[in-house]
Amino acid sequence: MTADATTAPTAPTTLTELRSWVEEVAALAKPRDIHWCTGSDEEWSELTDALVATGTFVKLDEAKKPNSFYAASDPTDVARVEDRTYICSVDEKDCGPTNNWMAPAEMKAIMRKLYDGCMAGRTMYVIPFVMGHLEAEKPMFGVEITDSAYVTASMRVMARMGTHVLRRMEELKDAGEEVAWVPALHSVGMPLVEGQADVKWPCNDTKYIVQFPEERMIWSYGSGYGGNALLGKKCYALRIASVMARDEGWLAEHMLILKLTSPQGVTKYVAAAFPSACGKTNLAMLAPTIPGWKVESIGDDIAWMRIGEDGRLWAVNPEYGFFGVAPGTNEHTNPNAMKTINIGNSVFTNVALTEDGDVWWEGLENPPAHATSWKGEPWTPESEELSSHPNSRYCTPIKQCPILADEYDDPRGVPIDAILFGGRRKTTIPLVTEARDWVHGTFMGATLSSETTAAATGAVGVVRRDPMAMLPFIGYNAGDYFNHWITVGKDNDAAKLPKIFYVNWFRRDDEGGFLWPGFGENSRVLKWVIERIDGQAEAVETPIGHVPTPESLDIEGLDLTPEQVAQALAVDVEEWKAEIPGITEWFEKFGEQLPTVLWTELDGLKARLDA
Ligand SMILES: Nc1nc2c(ncn2[C@@H]2O[C@H](COP(=O)(O)OP(=O)(O)OP(=O)(O)O)[C@@H](O)[C@H]2O)c(=O)[nH]1
Ligand SMILES: O=C([O-])CC(=O)C(=O)O
Ligand SMILES: [Mn+2]
Repeated sequence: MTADATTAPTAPTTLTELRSWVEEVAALAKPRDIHWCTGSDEEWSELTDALVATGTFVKLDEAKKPNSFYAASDPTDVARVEDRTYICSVDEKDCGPTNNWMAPAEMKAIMRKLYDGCMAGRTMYVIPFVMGHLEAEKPMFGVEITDSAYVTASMRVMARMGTHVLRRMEELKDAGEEVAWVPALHSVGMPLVEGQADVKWPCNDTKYIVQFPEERMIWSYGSGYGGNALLGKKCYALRIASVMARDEGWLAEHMLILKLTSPQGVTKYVAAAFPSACGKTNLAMLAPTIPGWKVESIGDDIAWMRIGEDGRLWAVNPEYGFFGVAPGTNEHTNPNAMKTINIGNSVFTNVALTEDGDVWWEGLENPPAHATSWKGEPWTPESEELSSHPNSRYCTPIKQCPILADEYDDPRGVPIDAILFGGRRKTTIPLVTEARDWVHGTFMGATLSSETTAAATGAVGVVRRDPMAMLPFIGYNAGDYFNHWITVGKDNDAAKLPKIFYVNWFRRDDEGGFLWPGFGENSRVLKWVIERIDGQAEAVETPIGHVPTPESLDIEGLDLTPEQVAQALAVDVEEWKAEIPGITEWFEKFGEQLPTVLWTELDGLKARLDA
């Protein structure tokens, strides 16, 4: 199964370009050996055994979490590093003002030095994978090379990978088709000299997460954390795919996809973009509190959307697992996530390890009397420190989700009826607002703002613009990205495109408490959205869009006073006027690149607020 680095010609594939890339990387990174991943159960066992042996993994109790593992990262390697993330487009202008840029040749020179010998003493894993369906009209292949067994095991959960993918690539090539694949190179950046013992979580203080958009190529160095290292996810399915989408006329978005069925049996599909750690996974697996309504999941993080032959916008989830925020997840907030992880086959990173071989995190029921914190320290409920990092994660197979919609397996995806944009804002933004039309909806998305979270390193709780929840994930000039959204609206039949809404589950009252109970109760908002689409629910026209009349929102059985509901829905003209300078400054960043229709939208908003 493993071969000496110098014997790469034994590579189990006829894809010559892939073989030469693997040889080239091996010659540079100088691994101890090369392992071509098959994706088999035996391979999973070997990987997880090896990870247990090095201390990276602790096996959890088989009765509590079958075939599942605990990991604690280096305390400095816990989240995406946005300041170390680069879009190395040929022309700096194509990177735009929201991304870091360096000339591709300059970046490659720096990184080649870092990669030189970086895998010494380690196994180099070659992971053939596909984002989306293998049976898609044009399967979206990738190959990740990594020196991390943790990354390899996690990739098996998060993406369709292994020999069957490689065979499909070969089949297509043999049939004379052009088989494109994204080369994705990853190293933790910690070579081992002869005899040197490994550490639990190898990584490097120097980190680079680099996308080369024209070459459709990814180079990552120094981090083992999810979004930095599982390269099929944010790096490919969002940054590189957004560039492909721009060029080919589709959309690659940071969105969940859910299926909603009414008591009358009418089915709708909703996609929703919220920034990292702002509620996508929770909404995707929502357990409705209103009788007769049913939610099924299709995706919790990424949606690829294309206009179908019928003129509607069809969405697929390119992923194969959930990489969810652990803290706050419990039987009340997300019972379906709990059921998914309790089946097992999961990896938990940076949560607490209990004495009976289970995991725990803040917000979970039944705190243990004693545990080991994510930092490896003894922890009790009296401890001042958190047991789990706020960005601790579970990594679990999507197929285990008890409410997974059958459509998940359909390569065509589902036709989207509504798109929600949402952020985490204590003030100003009402519970739900309906856009007047696609351009207004694009304006809502382009001006979306949210308080920063622990999903990225840096200060938490700072309000920033996060357009379409894609700020860290747009692989090109964000002004061009707005233009692309406008074009999708212009080139297609408005009546068939989804309606756009803006939501905020996080508005606070004067005491700092949430005005809206959220989680399962968000089904009430989904119901209003669907009723608006069907022309049933009432709304009031406000300067910012259509907001529910208090009577139109179903609050039966909800423990909220009419005043609280009114506060959650309020459009405060003064608060909105205070938003304008921030939006203006944001738009000015893009200069010529900003679509003029977005300036027109802003002028209209100002005029309505002044009227
Ligand atoms: N108050 C409130 N909190 C929520 C709600 N939905 C989610 N949260 C909290 O928001 C945090 C993140 O939620 P997730 O659903 O994991 O966020 P996500 O958007 O999937 O995050 P990423 O995986 O980082 O992209 C958790 O701590 C949740 O408990 C809600 O409706 N109301
Ligand atoms: O990318 C990650 O590591 C996790 C995630 O979904 C996000 O941050 O949006
Ligand atoms: Mn995400």
